[in-house]
Amino acid sequence: MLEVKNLSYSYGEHEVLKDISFVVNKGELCAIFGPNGAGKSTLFKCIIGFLKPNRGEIHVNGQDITKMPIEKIAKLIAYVPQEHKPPFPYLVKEVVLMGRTPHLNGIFGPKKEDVDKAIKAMEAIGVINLADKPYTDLSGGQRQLVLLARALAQETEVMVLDEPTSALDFRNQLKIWNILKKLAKSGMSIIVSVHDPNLMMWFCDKVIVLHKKRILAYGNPQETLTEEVLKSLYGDICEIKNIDKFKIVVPKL
Ligand SMILES: Nc1ncnc2c1ncn2[C@@H]1O[C@H](COP(=O)(O)OP(=O)(O)OP(=O)(O)O)[C@@H](O)[C@H]1O
Repeated sequence: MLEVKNLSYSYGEHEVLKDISFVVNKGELCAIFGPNGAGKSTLFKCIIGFLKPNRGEIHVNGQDITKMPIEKIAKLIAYVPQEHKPPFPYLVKEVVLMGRTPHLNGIFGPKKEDVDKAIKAMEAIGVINLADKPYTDLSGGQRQLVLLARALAQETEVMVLDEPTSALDFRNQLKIWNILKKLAKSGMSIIVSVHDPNLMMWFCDKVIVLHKKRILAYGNPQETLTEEVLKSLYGDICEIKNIDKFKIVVPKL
């Protein structure tokens, strides 16, 4: 379980997050939703220990991780960044194996068990056919899939993903959202930033709407993402329709 309590963060004088509190339970796929610049990536960087919050606490299974060294946090939380350009042409299988780094023992390097876990993760995400290719030769969408396999190989209880499907074609988007849903159901706590309100409403169990430094709305996506909330975020540009069991956000034309 991931719990954020009264978190605030400023870049120098520029306050970006103020008094943010929420819980992502085991088994939940939780979205962070908010306009460009709302502070989603900043919140994620605080959660994974890249940035130290000015105030507040972050707990994983009741343990405060705010003062934990980043190597220890990496055993608890896997992070899939928005984009990642490595300086060397590592092979895809090497990039995925890096997900095992927090579990390795000193100088001995990866064991067969670690290699097997990396292979399993590549198979689950459907990138095993790319295993021997240089990561730097992949398309943006293929790189996103590889980073997801790397996070899966990390075997953490919490996964944090920054717009993981932004570069993917529609089939791969649905595939990844279904995988994330399945991973959450298997007992993980997953928090994911997303700009598409429809994907968010179709797949997520919970949403945190960030706006003007604070949480504007929080809860079940179907009930939380109202036309009023959308209007506060974007102005009067869209409305919500019901089609079968789905709610769909459509533009006002
Ligand atoms: N390193 C930094 N130094 C100073 N200000 C920053 C830094 N990184 C981000 N900011 C500012 O913090 C605010 C939040 O940025 P952040 O990247 O967290 O937003 P976001 O919600 O992830 O945006 P997007 O949807 O565009 O990815 C923005 O105003 C941004 O300009």
